[in-house]
Amino acid sequence: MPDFVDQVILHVRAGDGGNGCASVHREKFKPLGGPDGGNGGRGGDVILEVDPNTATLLDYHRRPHRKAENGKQGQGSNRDGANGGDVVLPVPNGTVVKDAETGEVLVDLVGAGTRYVIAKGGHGGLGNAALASTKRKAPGFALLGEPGDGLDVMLELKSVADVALVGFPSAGKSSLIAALSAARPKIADYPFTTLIPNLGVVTAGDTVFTVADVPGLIPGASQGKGLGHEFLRHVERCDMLVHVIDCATMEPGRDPVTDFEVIEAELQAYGKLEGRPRMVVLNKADVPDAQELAELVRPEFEERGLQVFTISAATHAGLRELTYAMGEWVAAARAAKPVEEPTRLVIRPRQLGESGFTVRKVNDNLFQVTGEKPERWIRQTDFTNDEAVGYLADRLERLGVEEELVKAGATAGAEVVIGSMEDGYIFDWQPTLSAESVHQGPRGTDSRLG
Ligand SMILES: Nc1nc2c(ncn2[C@@H]2O[C@H](COP(=O)(O)OP(=O)(O)OP(=O)(O)O)[C@@H](O)[C@H]2O)c(=O)[nH]1
Ligand SMILES: [Mg+2]
Repeated sequence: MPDFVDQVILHVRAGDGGNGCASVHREKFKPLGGPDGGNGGRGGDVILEVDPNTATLLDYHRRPHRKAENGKQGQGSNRDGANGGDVVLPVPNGTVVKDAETGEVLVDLVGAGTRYVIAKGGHGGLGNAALASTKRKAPGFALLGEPGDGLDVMLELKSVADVALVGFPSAGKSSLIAALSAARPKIADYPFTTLIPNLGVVTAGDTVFTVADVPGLIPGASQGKGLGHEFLRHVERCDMLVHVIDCATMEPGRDPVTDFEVIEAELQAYGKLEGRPRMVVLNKADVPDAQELAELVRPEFEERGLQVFTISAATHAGLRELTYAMGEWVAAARAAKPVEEPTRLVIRPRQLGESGFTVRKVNDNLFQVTGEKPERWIRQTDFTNDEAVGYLADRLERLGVEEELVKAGATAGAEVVIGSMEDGYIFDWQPTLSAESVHQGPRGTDSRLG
């Protein structure tokens, strides 16, 4: 399992609404009372929230399926079902949310506390008490709860870390991150030990920042050699670069200044990193002669205007000074950045023509009705209950669906699809699609009631 994840597919599912209840008030030795079925509860939402204490998407890599609670069913005696609990998922600042299928950016979450309702819970169904009217005194049905939204999204970290450690393989980048933070990356004396960046959270006084230990860089990386582009893609998303230089290497042709120049040449060939501040860390000062070498080359770096730290990731020598210097950098860089205003609450726009609906003539004998309301009503209807179907027919008529079908040229017996052609609800249309044409027996006398 990787220690670091900057991109993850998340499957979210909001809670379904609870079904409404059909019930009739009863007391001993008294005739049947009025309808008293309660409403179903609302399904919980799935919400993303920017949390300053969350630095990675690792949790979602481990558990990519997240679901909010369903609403509870309504009950007799006018008891409404409880709403389903929301699920709030903490994400790092600068998380970009994309539709996993189309790649379309849904939202760019910036600023602590910014919330985004990614999947909306379904409405609860009304109970028969709420459905009663003068015309329909004792409805023998209730509405079904609606399903909650379900979708797959891609979460992507815009910035990987505040600081990127760059350097040759085996320079001690992973050792340094382990010495600075609680991260425990793999450390070994062969090149390319690190294949995926490790992320460490470092504290320097009041400043908390992240350091990414990226895979080792070799000549030709900018042309894709070694872990080339993959590596550089990560560096690009860090605000600062720290060169980690091995002062104890015995490899021919290598010395601190040459190593630095080779890495710089690769960074330049890659481009896009010119403005990034840099710092130099001379590592392995515990090895005999390495300390002397470090002191020898220090002026060369300082002449180029670079801050230099001689350290040992092994013995932790020099780490305090380094940590505080990095912290100061980070604090200054953050202060220089424009303040990121929390975007407050963002709700995923839904396609609604709220009151509207459209009738489309597919052919002489087939018509399609689409629209938020009619489609929602279909989902709320218990088709095993004739009375509920009758109620649906009344609603459709009142909305004017009937009239529009006539205008579109529908005649008796035509097929009408409500919703999509793939999974919409199909019925044979009768010009006066009143409840009576669909169900048997007078309304309010459903024998299944009670
Ligand atoms: N003596 C000494 N050895 C060190 C020091 N820092 C790292 N090493 C050793 O150097 C080797 C490489 O260390 P890593 O931290 O894995 O190096 P890296 O830069 O992450 O290497 P890649 O992931 O391959 O790019 C290991 O054997 C470490 O124990 C140090 O300060 N002193
Ligand atoms: Mg490493």
